[in-house]
Amino acid sequence: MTSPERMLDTDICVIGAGAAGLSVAAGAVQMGARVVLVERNRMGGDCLNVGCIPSKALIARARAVAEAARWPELGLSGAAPMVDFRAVKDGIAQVIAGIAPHDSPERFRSLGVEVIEADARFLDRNRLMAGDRIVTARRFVIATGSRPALPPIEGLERVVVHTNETIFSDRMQPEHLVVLGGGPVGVEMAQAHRRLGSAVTLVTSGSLLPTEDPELVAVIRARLLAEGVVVLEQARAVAARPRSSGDGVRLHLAGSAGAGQVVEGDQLLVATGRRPVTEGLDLAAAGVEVDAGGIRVDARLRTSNGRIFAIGDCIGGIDGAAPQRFTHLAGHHAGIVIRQALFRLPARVETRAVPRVIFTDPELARVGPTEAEARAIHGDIRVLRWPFAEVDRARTEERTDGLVKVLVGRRGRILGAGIVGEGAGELLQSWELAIREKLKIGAMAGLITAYPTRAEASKRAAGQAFTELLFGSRSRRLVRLLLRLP
Ligand SMILES: Cc1cc2nc3c(=O)[nH]c(=O)nc-3n(C[C@H](O)[C@H](O)[C@H](O)COP(=O)(O)OP(=O)(O)OC[C@H]3O[C@@H](n4cnc5c(N)ncnc54)[C@H](O)[C@@H]3O)c2cc1C
Ligand SMILES: NC(=O)c1ccc[n+]([C@@H]2O[C@H](COP(=O)([O-])OP(=O)(O)OC[C@H]3O[C@@H](n4cnc5c(N)ncnc54)[C@H](O)[C@@H]3O)[C@@H](O)[C@H]2O)c1
Repeated sequence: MTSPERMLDTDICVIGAGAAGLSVAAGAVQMGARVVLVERNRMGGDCLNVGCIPSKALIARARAVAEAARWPELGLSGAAPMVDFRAVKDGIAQVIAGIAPHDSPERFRSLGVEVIEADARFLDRNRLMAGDRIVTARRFVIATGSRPALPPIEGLERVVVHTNETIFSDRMQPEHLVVLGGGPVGVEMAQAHRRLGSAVTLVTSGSLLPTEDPELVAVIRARLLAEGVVVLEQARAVAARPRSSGDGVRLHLAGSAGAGQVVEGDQLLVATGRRPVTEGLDLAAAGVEVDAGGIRVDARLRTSNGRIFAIGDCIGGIDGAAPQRFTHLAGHHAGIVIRQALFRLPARVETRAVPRVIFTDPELARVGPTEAEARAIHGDIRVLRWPFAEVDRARTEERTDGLVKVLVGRRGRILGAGIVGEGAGELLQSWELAIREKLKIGAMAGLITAYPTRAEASKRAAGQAFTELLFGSRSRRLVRLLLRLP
């Protein structure tokens, strides 16, 4: 028989202390629920330790180098900065360490959460084993995240492979980094390493950032090429070997542009997508169904066991969509679960106004569908654009790459917005609000935008919807008529 001290009964038991699990635990405990949180590795999960935070800290350092490279254009002079790669990596570790206390077991215990630092595994539909404790709960929340998916490349096991889990802590600067994968991880890391002085070859089996609008991606591609990143698209890695020197990697490529090519480097970063972490949880015992994309959930994030929710990177796509993996979406999922589990309110995940930002320089940001997706869903749409080259703030800063592109439905409803340019991620929020609140394009066109700001591009793009109405022949006739009146 199980001894009573090993038994733990709670309101909410959360498995995984990444962005998703921490948000549920912090929210629920502060609203008066009893919460158990089980984590087997580092609190903070991928985002803090091997994802968003280290990648954005690396990008910030790389940007500082790129800024200095622009000095001569701006009439400034001075010695180019020397990159001390080890110090750069130490700085990134410090950024992580600075944020870590916020996500730590100590902070969560101080909030009243029972934190168990152990591996979790379901015993049956109602009980979870966590270390030597057996937990029963009114609701379980699975938030076990994702990990890098390595593609089937013959010989890959014979070379040293970096993924996001290892690259940020390697203090050795690559001379030539080969990046496999042209998704967000691949492009962000390729540009940052190039800027810090490494040669970089990016190899990807499809086109660069294949889920984004090609018109916007073209701006990113042009910048990567201008900065000296070698970009090989439609090139799939099929075999890997160490170089003749015995270290590094030689990648043999296939695909319409890659066939017969070989690329070599001293380090290899594989960024070819993610797979959900579900093994070891014994989800079958809990009656939780899983498919290739992840844990199967409905739009309310309920699994096939009505007592168990699943959130964050570990879930598959909802309603047939592809899985989406972002920290802010994990936070949104947490709110959906709290509303249902604590307040018994029905709540569904947002699908229309989910933003995404790729933190290249310039940034690429989007909310709502791409142009192709919007045409497939809505048929007849209007596309409005405004280039940053026509925005005074961008001109004063001599950072004029990119544009705002807005998709508008038949009755003027804003369907989506894509922005590529400096600060695109910050400019996106007004479009998110517009889409969420089902605003029409006139609402954005009518804003007074502070001058000179980059937000002017959003207002000017929206204003394009009214160019014909305001400046066309009918309005000119009307104005002439009115001016003749006494
Ligand atoms: C390089 C990189 C950069 C990124 N940049 C961004 C970005 O800029 N913006 C953005 O929005 N998103 C970004 N992402 C995506 C973001 O990191 C993820 O969407 C987010 O971390 C998902 O959070 P999560 O809580 O679902 O999973 P995780 O952070 O993976 O947390 C899951 C936790 O569960 C624990 N766990 C798993 N199994 C068990 C078990 N059986 N028992 C106990 N504990 C368990 C794990 O140890 C882990 O700590 C990036 C990802 C990468 C790889
Ligand atoms: N800024 C952000 O929000 C941000 C940043 C990084 C990561 N993320 C999240 O992390 C997740 C993972 O990103 P990712 O970039 O690793 O994956 P991804 O799935 O977005 O892209 C992987 C790329 O690898 C390519 N690929 C696959 N197999 C290949 C092969 N054998 N040879 C060459 N290329 C191959 C694919 O064509 C694809 O373009 C994404 O879901 C993303 O949402 C978000």
